[in-house]
This record gives sequence, structure tokens and C-alpha cells, in this order.
Amino acid sequence: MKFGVIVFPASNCDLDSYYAIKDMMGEKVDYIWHEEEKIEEYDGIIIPGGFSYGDYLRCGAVAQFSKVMEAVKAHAEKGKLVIGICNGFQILTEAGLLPGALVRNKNLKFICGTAQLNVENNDTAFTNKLTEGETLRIPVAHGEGNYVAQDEVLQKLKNNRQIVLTYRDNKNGSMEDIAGIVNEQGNVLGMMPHPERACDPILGNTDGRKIFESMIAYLKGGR
Ligand SMILES: NC(=O)CC[C@H](N)C(=O)O
Repeated sequence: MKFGVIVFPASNCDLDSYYAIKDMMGEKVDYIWHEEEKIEEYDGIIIPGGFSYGDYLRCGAVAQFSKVMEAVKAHAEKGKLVIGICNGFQILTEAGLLPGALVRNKNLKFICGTAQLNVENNDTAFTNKLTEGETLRIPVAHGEGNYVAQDEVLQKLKNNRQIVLTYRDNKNGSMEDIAGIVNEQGNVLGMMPHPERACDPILGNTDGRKIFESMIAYLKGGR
């Protein structure tokens, strides 16, 4: 099993994601430069947080056209796992791999802190090590984390149980308190909070580990 962490110019959580997988989970992981076209060797792709291409136009708006995103789309179509964290979630919506969009936080300020999340669906490749109704404490740091979608999209997300994580205290204004969703097939997750920043016990919070442990269990066929 091998993970790949995509690196765009101005990604800044690529190191944290790499560290979480290699040092905390003990799994193989490589960095993948944004110009790479071949990613067939990877089972799980992490699109990390940051400010890809300087967040020009909109967060994720430029990154969606990168060469590596063509490869990520092909990877997702095969049913392989993709997790987009924060800027990664923004890139996934811009690329059309997840529905909806992430716009400016309702208070127009960058929000930095720890969010309390409800686990809404533990029957996914990303949450099988969690319990439904469990509360997770996960760091957040974003300026555009306000999830919006048309009514019919929200209805579909609800009907298919694609809303996986919600905020207990919704500070960015996201519709339906959405913090994380999966695609219809369930193999692509986007979430604004940063599980990779809550994996090392030295940081005082390991609530993020179960997201990666779930992915690893799923890839090992043991979910
Ligand atoms: N931590 C992040 O990935 C931030 C994402 C994006 N740059 C924002 O401000 O919303």
C-alpha cells in the first residue's frame, strides 16, 4: 500500500500529511509534484492544505487545471481513494470531483482554531474506525471554508448519506453545517478541518488519526 501527497506551489500542509502517513501511520508515502502525469502506483492520494498557486482567482481555481489533477480524476474514476483536506477540498470541488463550492467564511475572516465535528456517517472508506455520533476535535485554518450548494445538491447529499462530518459550532457559515462530504461512489472525501494536524500525541490531540486509520483499514480490506 502506498500513499501519494500532491505538492502544488504554495501547498503548506504537504509536510504534515507526509509526516502523518509515514511517521504516525507507518505507511509508505511519496510526494507527487503537480506536473506529474502518472500516479498509478498509489492507492491513496492526499491533496493537502495550503494556498495552491497563491489562491489566485479563487482557492483551488488554478490548481484544478494542473497536470496532476487529470491523473487524480483517472485515479478516482477507478474507485481508488482520494482525500482532499482544506485547500484540497477546495480543489476537489473546483475540479468537479465533489459537488458544491467553498466560498468566503461568513465573517469574512480567516478562521484558525479547533472545531468540534459530529461523525454523521461511519460507513465510508474514511470513517469506518469512527462511531456515528462521536465528536472529533480537529484543527481548522481557512478563509474560504463556507460550503454552499444548490438545494437539489444538498438534498442528494443527504439522501445518499454523503455528508460525513458536520460542525457542532458552525463558524464559517457552511450550509447544513457541512465540514466534510464524500462523492456518490464514496471513494473521494473532501473536508475543511485538518486531521493530519491531529495525529501526533506530542501535539495533545490524536483525533485525526482515525481518518487515516480508516483509509488504511479499507485499503487492507479489513473494514
Ligand atoms: N489551510 C488551508 O488549506 C487554507 C485553504 C485556503 N487557502 C483558505 O484560506 O481557505
